[in-house]
Amino acid sequence: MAENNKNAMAGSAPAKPKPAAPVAAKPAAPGTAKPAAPGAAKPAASTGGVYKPPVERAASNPYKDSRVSDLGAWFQERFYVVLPVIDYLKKKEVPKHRLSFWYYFGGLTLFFFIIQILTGLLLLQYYKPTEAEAFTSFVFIQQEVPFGWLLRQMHAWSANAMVMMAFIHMFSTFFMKSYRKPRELMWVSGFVLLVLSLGFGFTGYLLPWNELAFFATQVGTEVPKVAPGGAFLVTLLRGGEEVSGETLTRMFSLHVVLLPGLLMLVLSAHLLLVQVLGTSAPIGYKESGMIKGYEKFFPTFLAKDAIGWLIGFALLVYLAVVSPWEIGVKADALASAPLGIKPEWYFWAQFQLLKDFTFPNGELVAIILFTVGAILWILVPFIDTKSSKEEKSPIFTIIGLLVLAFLLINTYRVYLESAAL
Ligand code: HEM
Ligand code: HEM
Repeated sequence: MAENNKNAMAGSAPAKPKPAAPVAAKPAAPGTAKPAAPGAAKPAASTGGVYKPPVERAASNPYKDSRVSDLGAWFQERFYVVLPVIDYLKKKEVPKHRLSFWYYFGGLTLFFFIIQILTGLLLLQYYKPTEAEAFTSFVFIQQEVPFGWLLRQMHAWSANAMVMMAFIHMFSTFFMKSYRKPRELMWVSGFVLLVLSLGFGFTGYLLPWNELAFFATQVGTEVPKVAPGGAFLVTLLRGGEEVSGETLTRMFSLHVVLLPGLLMLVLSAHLLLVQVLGTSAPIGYKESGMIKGYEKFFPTFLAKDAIGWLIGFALLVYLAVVSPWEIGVKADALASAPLGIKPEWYFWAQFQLLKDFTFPNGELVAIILFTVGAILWILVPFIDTKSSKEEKSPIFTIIGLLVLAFLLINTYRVYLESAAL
């Protein structure tokens, strides 16, 4: 546990405790905990209706004499149980080596997600998720609401940034083999986070209810149809046979209720694991002296993280101003689909594969290939047993390179095709 955390067991011992002394025997420092009321340690039966455990409690808050503000003392008195956890976090350390740069991408993904929550909640104040009003409210946000254009542009750019950072983070942890024992669940939970982020992108795309979004969603939701049972999934997603106002309602509720809830739940587990297990170092680095030391997560690493976040924020504002996403025209189910309909860039690789497999049942084969590929990818920490024994596993590096090459080449092909239109 916490192999790179020099104070791995720090969590079990509070940092600044005074020697534990029975509360009643020692007068409390001014402004801190009051002495326990007489009779506090009496067994349950003697206290009128209030349950008291039949065992003597450990002697109270060991932090009560630490120097904090009155407000701090007030919270300490009530939450002293979690203080060892805070101490543990304070002792968390991040190894320094030539690949340390890649440790910033998880934090950057998190930062763009926070931007999404903040801008998304503000957009919600004006956005109306109905077929009749969605596009009008979307244009209203862009043109009438003070700084509404900035919020919408930042939300749209940050969505792309978040997905991009999640991909970089995934491949960097893959090539550093950070998924190896004991971090298997970090990889699995991370992959679920990526899928949920893609779900956010897919459901958000329809919300402006413009022509491009409408037809792209029609194409996107059509895909599962070729798989057995897929037609049911399509109806479920669309809320009927075709993309309609019902689909908008579904995408909206997924986008602002279900997906945020799920993502935050899985993210909590992911971040808890980061804190509990500490940050990994690439295989063999420690043994060959390539670790140039450790830096404290709090405040040193976090401060550097914050520099990345500030740069990210500046970039979002810059892109929102110089390269705004278009508003488009209102969706019309009866209009013919415009040329070159394609999904968001993060679905291009799959999209191209579907287009390449033109032989009979080709689409089904493509879907099966992708599903099997994704299952194997999520199971990598359990398949790559060599790296879990701290041995190099070059075969997995090669597999990672092939997967990356496939994604990049296919994405580039779709880009070339759309640039030629
Ligand atoms: C709790 C968090 C979120 C809320 C409350 C929220 C809310 C919204 C709302 C109200 C819209 C419609 C307004 C508009 O189109 O500008 C929207 C659009 C969108 N959202 Fe979110 N969102 C959240 C998180 C995310 C995340 C995490 C992503 C992506 C990873 C995302 C991607 C998008 C996209 C791509 C659009 C369409 C943008 C456009 O073309 O304008 N959202 N979101
Ligand atoms: C919403 C998406 C995600 C967020 C917000 C997130 C956040 C983080 C953060 C803050 C860290 C610690 C700092 C770092 O090492 O970068 C981390 C570590 C990690 N993440 Fe993620 N992550 C996400 C997605 C993913 C994905 C897609 C994967 C892989 C499939 C993944 C796998 C890991 C692993 C293995 C670590 C441990 C790294 C180490 O100890 O060296 N995460 N994540």
